[in-house]
Amino acid sequence: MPGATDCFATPLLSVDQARDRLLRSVACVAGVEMVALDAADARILAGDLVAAHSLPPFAQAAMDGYALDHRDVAGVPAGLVRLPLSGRVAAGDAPGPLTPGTAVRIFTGAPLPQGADTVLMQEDAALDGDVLLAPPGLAAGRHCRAVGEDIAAGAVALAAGQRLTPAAVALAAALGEQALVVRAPLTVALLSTGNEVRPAGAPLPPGAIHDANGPLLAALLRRLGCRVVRAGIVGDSRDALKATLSGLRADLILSSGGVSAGEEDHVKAVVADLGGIDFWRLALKPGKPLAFGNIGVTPFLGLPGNPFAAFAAFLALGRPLVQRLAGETVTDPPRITVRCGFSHARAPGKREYLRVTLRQEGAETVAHQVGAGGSAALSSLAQADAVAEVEDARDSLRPGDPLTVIPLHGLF
Ligand SMILES: Nc1nc2c(c(=O)[nH]1)N[C@H]1C(S)=C(S)[C@@H](COP(=O)(O)OP(=O)(O)OC[C@H]3O[C@@H](n4cnc5c(N)ncnc54)[C@H](O)[C@@H]3O)O[C@H]1N2
Ligand code: MOO
Repeated sequence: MPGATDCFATPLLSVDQARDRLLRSVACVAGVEMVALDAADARILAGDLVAAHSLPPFAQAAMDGYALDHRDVAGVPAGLVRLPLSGRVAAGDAPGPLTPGTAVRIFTGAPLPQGADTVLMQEDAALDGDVLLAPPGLAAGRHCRAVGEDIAAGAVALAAGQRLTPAAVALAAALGEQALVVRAPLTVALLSTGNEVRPAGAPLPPGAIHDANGPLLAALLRRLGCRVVRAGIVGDSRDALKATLSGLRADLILSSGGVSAGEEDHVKAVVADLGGIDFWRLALKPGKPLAFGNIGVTPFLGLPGNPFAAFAAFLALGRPLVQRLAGETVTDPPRITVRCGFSHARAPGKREYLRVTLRQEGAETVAHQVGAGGSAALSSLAQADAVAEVEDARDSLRPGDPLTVIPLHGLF
């Protein structure tokens, strides 16, 4: 039937379909290594970290004051209860049990003597010589930290696949860990393609441009924790591409440019020769001409040449692909709903990303489009602090419409 096998008649793969397909076809390939806690921030935890002891490890005072047994002050309807002071416990001490009917002076972080279960804050306390005058109405357990109220021994403190943060490192330290088993960095070979593309600093002959995608993608990959191997800039020649692509040793090969439909676009054909193409072209604007496949056993992602198209395609598919290969839990970027502050005409059928900046206007957060549009424009990407995500079925946007945005800060 004419047209039945024509790729232009085939509905484009949606971003979600492509993402599922891609994630089904790859698994974690990153090895593991042990790193000292001081080097663990931003690394990916390779296995669950189980709490070796509870936090806090012992019952302790949460305020400076006086520790007592609540039964000694319970049920007293009015008036002060007199409790002789029988000791003093500072942080780091190892006190004996509380003498019944007495209180002890105690400081924040100090262990509660056995038999004490409540702390009277010093601001609420009065003393008559060596006797504490406890007011009525003191709640049982007040100003005490119970064993394991933060985390219990044996519980999973940090989950495999999570990217460690300063707080996660602090938790591991508090649990007594000196080193953590993390994923070795993913090695990503990165190349830019195009006869017109020159490295930064090189003179530009007529018709040439400087390579923006290489530095863009290298920086994004490094922010995801990858080790980037720069495979340089390769011209629009099948032989040159084949020679470069077949010689790369990496966990992932990423390219930009040369994946659309013109006769100067050779990437897809060369990858098909060296391995295979799993899918090509997405219902994504910009970023439609994207190819995913393999070169030998190495996954390959070919991003479009236009810089914002490369960024959008990396956001949609590159990020989850890297996360999966690197052993990181694949996370959807957090999305928030804000007010649309602009008009935008569009034809439904593709997911669209727009570069926006977010402004607080009264009680509302409003997204405004920034700078020049067009998938080749970089200044607007550099200014954007979020991308608006316009779903496939939605038609034109108007000011005041609810709009889904993905804040970029902290995403990479
Ligand atoms: N007939 C068609 N033409 C085009 C289609 C299509 O479907 N049919 N798709 C368009 C779309 S959408 C995009 S995006 C581009 C992407 O095509 P390629 O991936 O083949 O990219 P190139 O043609 O190599 O380059 C496109 C554009 O980007 C510039 N570029 C390339 N590499 C870099 C780099 N490293 N740094 C900065 N800029 C780069 C390049 O000079 C071109 O201007 O194709 C449309 N055409
Ligand atoms: O990916 Mo292209 O225009 O959609 O830049």
